[in-house]
Amino acid sequence: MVEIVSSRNPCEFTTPVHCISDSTFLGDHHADQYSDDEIPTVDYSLLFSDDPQQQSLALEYLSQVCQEYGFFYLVNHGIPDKVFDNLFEGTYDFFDPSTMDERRVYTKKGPKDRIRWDRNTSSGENREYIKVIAHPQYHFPPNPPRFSEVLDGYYTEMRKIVIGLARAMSKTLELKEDFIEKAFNLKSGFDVSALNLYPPNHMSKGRVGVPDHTDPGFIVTLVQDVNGGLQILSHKGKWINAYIPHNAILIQIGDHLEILSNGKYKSHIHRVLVENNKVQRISVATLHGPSLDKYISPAPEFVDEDHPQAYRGMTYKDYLEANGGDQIDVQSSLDQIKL
Ligand SMILES: O=C(O)CCC(=O)C(=O)O
Ligand SMILES: [Fe+2]
Repeated sequence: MVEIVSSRNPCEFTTPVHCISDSTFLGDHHADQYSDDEIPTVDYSLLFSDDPQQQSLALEYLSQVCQEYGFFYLVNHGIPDKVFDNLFEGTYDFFDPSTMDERRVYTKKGPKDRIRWDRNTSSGENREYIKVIAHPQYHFPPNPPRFSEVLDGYYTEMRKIVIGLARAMSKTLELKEDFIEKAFNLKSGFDVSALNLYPPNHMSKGRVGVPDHTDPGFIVTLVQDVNGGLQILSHKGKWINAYIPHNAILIQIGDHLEILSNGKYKSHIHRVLVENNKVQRISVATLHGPSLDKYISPAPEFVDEDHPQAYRGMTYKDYLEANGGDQIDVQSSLDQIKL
């Protein structure tokens, strides 16, 4: 018996993808129905197992997870715990309240910003964040000392995982292993990372940390120090609370895998609520994108009479700017390109 590490037995994944209209479907994603439904767990190491049967079972499971969820916890990814410890420690030091004035230099100046800082405490958003460009050239703040080294270490490890997932996901789409890497030109992929600090509830104004959104790109990788308020809207219209296992990575499919696969794999709306957080929380969400000049449209392999082209093509750069945002804002424009 081949063991697949999962919060659910993979054999339970028998619900066909098109069966989304069960009684829990709300239609209105603002309806507050929360669920502690478990988010599936994928074992990264099994996707590359030397045992062909084990590997093919793991890929089959990943394929179901991508179609029926679009997000999952990734475990056994091989990134050492120390890399996460350093990342969270460095990020806490960076957000030290006594150095707030130093961070203000990264307040929005214009579209060429390579580092962007902001702090919103309002009923619509409660977080302090810094966004940095992590790839193809990195742009990190010089302080605190050694922080850029820590970030470099983290993003270098994470990119290996992202390339591994691109290969595994290409196979789940029954395409050549390098299909996604080539379609997105990931070698020069444009990665923006948001380091977020959420206040505890007694210091926030209202319940929202980050409002509803989807993220552009191939996938989003997200790590956090403590659980606290991230919710993802499932295809059944339920908000699922994310309880990320210690040092696991939350993977979410981005808008561009949805576009490339003509909607076979979908990006999902998510948000952060801070109303129940007794302590502050840090998250690092990295949007791993195609190269800026890459034109992304549904691949012919996913378009036929039964599946007409559902999205218009656009370069990644144009997509990021289509909402009037800067590249570093990484705003979704999915609604604008749906046909
Ligand atoms: O902090 C989180 O849990 C989510 C952040 C997020 O969605 C983002 O930065 O795009
Ligand atoms: Fe996000």
